Amino acid sequence: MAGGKKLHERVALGRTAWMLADFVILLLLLALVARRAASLGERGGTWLAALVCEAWFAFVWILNMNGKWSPVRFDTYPENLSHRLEELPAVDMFVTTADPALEPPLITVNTVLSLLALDYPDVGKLACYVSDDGCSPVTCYALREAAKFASLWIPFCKRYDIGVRAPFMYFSSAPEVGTGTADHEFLESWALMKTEYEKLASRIENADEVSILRDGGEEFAEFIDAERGNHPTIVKVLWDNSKSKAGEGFPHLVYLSREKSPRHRHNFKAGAMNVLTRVSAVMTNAPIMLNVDCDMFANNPQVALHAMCLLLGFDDEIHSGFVQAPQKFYGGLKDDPFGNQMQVITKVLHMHVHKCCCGSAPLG
Ligand SMILES: O=c1ccn([C@@H]2O[C@H](COP(=O)(O)OP(=O)(O)O[C@H]3O[C@H](CO)[C@@H](O)[C@H](O)[C@H]3O)[C@@H](O)[C@H]2O)c(=O)[nH]1
Ligand SMILES: [Mn+2]
Repeated sequence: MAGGKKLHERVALGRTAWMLADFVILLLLLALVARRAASLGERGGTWLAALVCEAWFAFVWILNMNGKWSPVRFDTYPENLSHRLEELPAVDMFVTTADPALEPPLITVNTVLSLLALDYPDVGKLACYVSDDGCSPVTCYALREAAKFASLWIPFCKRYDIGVRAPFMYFSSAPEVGTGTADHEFLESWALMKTEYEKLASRIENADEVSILRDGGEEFAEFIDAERGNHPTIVKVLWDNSKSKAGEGFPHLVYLSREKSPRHRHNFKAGAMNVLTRVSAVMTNAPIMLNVDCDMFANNPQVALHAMCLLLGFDDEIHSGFVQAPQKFYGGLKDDPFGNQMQVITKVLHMHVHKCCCGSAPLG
């Protein structure tokens, strides 16, 4: 591994017994198909239909075996990045949102706060861009308010090393404390933060488009004549980190609503991601992009560092260009009767491109 301690380890997950069982099932399936094929001549249409179905099942079984044949786990060691902090690349973080009614701005705000609060040696290397296909002044207003709240929330998270930095999730359970003086001080800050978050949430939830456009003045002027599917591009820098001192502040925050015209297809999320890469290219142009949907959040503040262990930790960078954290879900139905949480794919088939020990959680 270039320059010192290893950043990750590839651990094979032993499943010899399962491999054997899979193989036996395959042999039985093949035997069945062979038996059907051998006596096809003597039987009728039902036998043929059974042959086709079973052959298809055997084929799918081969694909299934391939996918889970020799799964591996990647253990990442962000602490070993400490001697190469200087060389860590900049990261542009992209959040897409499309509809303020289906994806409430407060949810997007929580996603953005969890990203702005990520642990990274130099927050000046991080920038967060939010693409709003809803072209909603409420979303823009919510993000502006979030930037104000972030100047309290982020120092709080870093000081007390908070684990989940999406405030709605953090405040959904009681604080973990003992009885010492430090705990007392923490509890006071916790209560203050909770009140501030509740104020933010009610400002956002009570915000309505008409009054923002009426009272918002210059700041929201571009939204006045904008129709959701027909408007020029709107870009707003809601927080510019370049004025903060090194080691302080939080990442840049940029609001973007791309140009829309009824005459052109807008290509949904892919179109939004294209525009995000173009806009970020002229502003911060980071070599690494991080993408989350607006209904997800980073549930581990070190997620960018874990990803760096996988992006930088190979001898040749050609071996790693993409890292995906497995999704964890919350608020879903018990036992996931509709399979929305894709547990089979992640837990049984182990299908991640690179697995690191952290993830993001969409609403169920
Ligand atoms: O015109 C659009 C439509 C959608 N989106 C955004 O795209 C994301 C995903 O859309 P959604 O409808 O929520 O898709 P899901 O099925 O919930 O998400 C799955 O599918 C997405 C698109 O394939 C992936 O990005 C997600 O990671 C995956 O969980 C959301 O942030 C949307 O706001 C836009 O920005 N513009
Ligand atoms: Mn979604």
